[in-house]
This record gives sequence, C-alpha cells and structure tokens, in this order.
Amino acid sequence: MHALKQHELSLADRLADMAVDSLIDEADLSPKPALVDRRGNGAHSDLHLGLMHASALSLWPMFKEMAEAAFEFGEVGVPLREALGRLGREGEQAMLITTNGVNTHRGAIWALGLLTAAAALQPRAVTLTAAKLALLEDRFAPQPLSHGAQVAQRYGARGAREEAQLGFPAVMQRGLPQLHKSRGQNAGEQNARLDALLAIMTELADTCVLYRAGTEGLQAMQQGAQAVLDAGGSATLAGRRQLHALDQQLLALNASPGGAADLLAACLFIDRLDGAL
Ligand SMILES: CC(C)(COP(=O)(O)OP(=O)(O)OC[C@H]1O[C@@H](n2cnc3c(N)ncnc32)[C@H](O[C@H]2O[C@H](COP(=O)(O)OP(=O)(O)OP(=O)(O)O)[C@@H](O)[C@H]2O)[C@@H]1O)[C@@H](O)C(=O)NCCC(=O)NCCS
Ligand SMILES: Nc1ncnc2[nH]cnc12
Repeated sequence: MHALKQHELSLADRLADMAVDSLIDEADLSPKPALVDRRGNGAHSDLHLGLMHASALSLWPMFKEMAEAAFEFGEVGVPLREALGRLGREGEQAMLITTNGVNTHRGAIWALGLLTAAAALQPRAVTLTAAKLALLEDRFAPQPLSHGAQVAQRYGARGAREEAQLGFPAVMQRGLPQLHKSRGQNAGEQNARLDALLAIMTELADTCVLYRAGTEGLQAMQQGAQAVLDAGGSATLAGRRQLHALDQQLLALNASPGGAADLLAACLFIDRLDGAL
C-alpha cells in the first residue's frame, strides 16, 4: 500500500477514536443537569449510561469512514457533503439497531461527523471547514418533520443545522473559552468540563428543550446555567448549589438539554484535536 495512504488510514482511526472518546467523556461527565450521567437517567425514561456508551461505540466505523471520505475527496464540495450524508444516515441506522430504536446521538452524528471530516481536510481550520460542509445541500437528505423542524416552525429557533452552518458559535465563543478559563483557575478537569457545558447552555436554542418544555424550559436552562457560572462555577460550593437547583428545575420541566450535551462532545473533540496538533 502507498505510504501516504497508510498514514491517512491511521489518521482516520485516530480521528474516529477522538470522536468516540469525546462522546464517552460527555456521557460520563457528572453531575450534568437533567442529562444521562453516572448518577442516572436524568429526564429520560428510555436512556441509561450503558446505552450511551454502546451507542457511541457503534458510531466508530461511521466516523472512520467519514474521515476516509474526506481524504478521498480531498476538498469541500457537494460530492463529499453527499457522501457524509449517506454515511450519517447509515450511522444513524447502526445507532438505532444498537439502542433498539432510541435516539441517543442524532445531533452528535451531525456535529461530530462534520467536524471529523473537517479535521481530516483542514485540522487547523476545523469549524470553518465544517461550516462550509454544512452549508452545502445534500440532494438525498430526507426532510422529515423532526422535533427540531417542528420547534423551528413554532418558535423560529436556530437548531442543529444552523449551529453548524455558523461554525459552532456555542462551542467556539462559549464552551471552549470557558473550558480554558476554568482549567486556568484550577477548577479540576471534570468541573472545567461541567462549566463548558453550562457556558454552552447559557445561549443555545436547544431544540430538545424547546420541544419538551417550550420557551419556559429554554429560559430556565439558559438563566440557570448562567447562575451557576455567576456563582463561581461548578468547582465552588455556591456554584454546586446552583447546579443542584438547575438539575431539579429542569427535571421538573422534563427539559433535557441533549443538544447542549452534543455540543459539549464537539467542544471536547476540538480540544483533543488542538492538543494533538
Ligand atoms: C440536520 C440534522 C441535524 C437534523 O436536524 P433537525 O433539527 O431537523 O432534527 P432533530 O431530529 O431534531 O435533530 C437535531 C438534534 O441535534 C441536537 N440539537 C438540538 N438543538 C441543537 C442546537 N441548537 N445545536 C446543535 N445541536 C442541537 C439534538 O440532539 C440530541 O438530542 C437527541 C434527542 O432528541 P429527540 O429525539 O428530540 O429527544 P427526546 O425529546 O428525548 O425524544 P422523545 O423521547 O420525546 O421521543 C439526542 O440524540 C441528542 O443527540 C437534536 O435531536 C441532521 O441530524 C440530519 O440531517 N440528519 C439526517 C442524517 C444525515 O444526513 N446526517 C448527516 C451527517 S453529516
Ligand atoms: N448525556 C446525555 N443525556 C441525554 N441526552 C443526550 N444526548 C447526548 N448526550 C446526552
């Protein structure tokens, strides 16, 4: 085999490892408000931590194939976008078989799929490259009346598609800077990751929350997350009290911030990639 190709294949393996590790780190991170974590199922009756792990692992071949497709096409364009769409739909089927039909990682397939392909193409301009891919039309994409599409209609919310098309502002302007800031304050890695999740939650129009709990739920998520950070973050006693109150409030509203969780995984992926460059 050609030496460069061999190198590319091992890089595809590494990118798939990074994507899956980021999903597993996100799932394990505790205590996350109303989400599945080591403590329990959050606001979900059909999810648990083992299922999140199994789902993440089932996506490894998809991420690898997405990176390989990026190497093969070699540039941002409709052929690569459509190949990623096909791989994403196949990955979603693998996920649904693994989880017995439960949607564990649909948003993560989208965000991390684009970022994995972008990292294979342009490791130093990942979010910009992912945004360019997200802006291209996939002629074969079905147009289902998804939860995201329904709340986009009802509230005019900017959902997962737009977040990617804008270059992941919730990650680049909120999550990643907060991760670095909290690490710099010696918050400890788990607290720094919790703070990054909270920072993402302060501004995101999470369509999972909107679908389940409307604008009341979205406001509770955004304001409650800001209150934790204002109190000093999850490493402080005052911040922990606010975090507990946010958990209780979101559980009472059945408002699971699944979109924010996916974007935390995206944030951890970009952080890992930065560390590997
Ligand atoms: C373009 C797509 C992203 C589809 O987007 P759309 O908004 O139309 O569809 P949804 O099915 O609603 O999926 C979007 C998922 O993205 C996450 N998300 C939500 N808000 C945001 C946001 N503002 N920014 C980024 N990401 C966001 C979220 O995923 C998480 O929630 C999932 C659980 O959701 P749901 O099933 O609604 O959950 P429940 O309330 O629990 O359901 P019930 O129990 O009540 O039934 C969980 O999976 C998390 O991942 C949104 O769900 C893209 O997905 C697409 O086009 N897909 C088709 C395949 C494809 O072409 N892929 C391309 C690969 S590159
Ligand atoms: N930890 C989590 N809990 C619930 N939904 C999620 N979607 C992605 N990660 C999640």
